[in-house]
Amino acid sequence: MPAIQIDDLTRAYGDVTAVEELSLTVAEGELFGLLGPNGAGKTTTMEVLTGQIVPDSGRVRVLGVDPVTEPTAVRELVGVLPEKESPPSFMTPREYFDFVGAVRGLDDEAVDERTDTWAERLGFAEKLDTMATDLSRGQQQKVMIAGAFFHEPAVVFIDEPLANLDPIVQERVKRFLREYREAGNTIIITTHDVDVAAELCSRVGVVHGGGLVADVRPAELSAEETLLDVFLDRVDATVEGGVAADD
Ligand SMILES: Nc1ncnc2c1ncn2[C@@H]1O[C@H](COP(=O)(O)OP(=O)(O)OP(=O)(O)O)[C@@H](O)[C@H]1O
Repeated sequence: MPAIQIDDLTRAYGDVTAVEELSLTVAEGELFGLLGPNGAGKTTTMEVLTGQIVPDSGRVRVLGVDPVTEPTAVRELVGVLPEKESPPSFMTPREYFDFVGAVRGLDDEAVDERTDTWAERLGFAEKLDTMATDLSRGQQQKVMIAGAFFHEPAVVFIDEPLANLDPIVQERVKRFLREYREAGNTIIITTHDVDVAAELCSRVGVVHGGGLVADVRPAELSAEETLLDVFLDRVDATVEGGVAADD
């Protein structure tokens, strides 16, 4: 069974078509990158897959479950770090993990152990009891990454996983993502950073104007054709002329 199956997905906001006839299958165990310029339809696709919005047409499955008819079942299966989210400002990271643990049905011992593991892994142990409003943007991002993986879901969706992180933490997150994938899990990242997609992902789908315009395994690209070359070619852009309007 594929981790993700999307057939002819279309979703509009009023007269703006954000995703149009998008089809894509992601196998279990992939670290898949949804790469595209601003406004390409990445977030909309992710929101349909995670049961946050319903499509206008098309068929979507996450580990065989339909997020349209069974959004609660999908939310139990997956971890999500959406765009622009931060821990509640009035909670400390420790309280936030207690909250995530309660929602995810973890016992106190597991919550304490995972809180310590994540604080150690991403280096925020000294901030565990600091109110989130007093954390830096990068520290908040660390807490949100930990929250998305906290219940060790088989499928995780993350928007721009490395945003706001310093180079040392970026390397730690990359290492963790690779190890998590090697353990058989599936990770879907959305990004407009070509270098991140090329370095991190086993497979990259380039999205533009709401459709899939390339499906690439970065490791199989030659030195003559980098992922940036594919990206610029398929989104019909030049560095001099900027990115073609997609809507
Ligand atoms: N709530 C909304 N109301 C109206 N239009 C929207 C809404 N959300 C997204 N759109 C439009 O849908 C299109 C796709 O947006 P989406 O957020 O899916 O793109 P994206 O690839 O995630 O972009 P970015 O990289 O900038 O986050 C854009 O034209 C955007 O303006």
